[in-house]
Amino acid sequence: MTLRFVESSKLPTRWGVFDIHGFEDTVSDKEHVAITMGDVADGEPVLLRIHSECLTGDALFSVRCDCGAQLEEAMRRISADGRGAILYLRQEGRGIGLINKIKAYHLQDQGADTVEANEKLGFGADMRDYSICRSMLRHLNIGQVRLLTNNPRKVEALQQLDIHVAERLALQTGRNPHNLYYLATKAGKLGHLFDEQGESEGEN
Ligand SMILES: Nc1nc2c(ncn2[C@@H]2O[C@H](COP(=O)(O)OP(=O)(O)OP(=O)(O)O)[C@@H](O)[C@H]2O)c(=O)[nH]1
Ligand SMILES: [Zn+2]
Repeated sequence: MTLRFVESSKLPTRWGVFDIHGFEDTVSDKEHVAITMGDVADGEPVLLRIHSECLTGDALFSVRCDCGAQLEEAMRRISADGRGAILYLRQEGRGIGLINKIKAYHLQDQGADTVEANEKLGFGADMRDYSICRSMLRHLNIGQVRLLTNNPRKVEALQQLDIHVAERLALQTGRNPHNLYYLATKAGKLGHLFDEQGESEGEN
């Protein structure tokens, strides 16, 4: 196993007090975190978000994508339930890294869509690897999840890791004039499932 748990602490947030758990990947040298609220180790399915790092959306308030809004909504829903977890994976830019994502954005400024831009740079459309989720979930004693995602690939990836996905819950939020084309490409080329009814608050 390449993932090593290091330490946990309290993490007070705008949505209440979470616990944060730090992990080190000894092969890639990346640091990953999970945040949890409530008793996630009781064997019942856990409301779970697997969130891929997006510095621009999560920390710099970019509305070019929907990541920041999704992260906020996931924290809000976990807090409303009083129980849940977010695995925050350091796989920026769907696994190509921050600088390559900026290169991809530059190509998108010139007309490429999000998939074409990755391909022009010599990458696949989605280079993410979810295998570390197994170690993180095992450490947290989570075996069954209710997954907050619009991405069917995440459901398949977890099932392949022997994590039981009891339910998939849509996480549709953050649509705005700057990301309409991006979201349409995710639905058309990457298979994301967007509800015709549009965005909704709370459980779907
Ligand atoms: N390469 C690349 N990565 C992007 C782009 N826009 C967002 N990302 C990254 O995409 C990742 C988020 O993936 P998304 O495809 O938006 O959504 P998802 O996580 O697969 O699906 P959901 O669970 O429904 O949110 C983050 O790592 C972002 O940094 C882009 O235009 N190009
Ligand atoms: Zn993003």
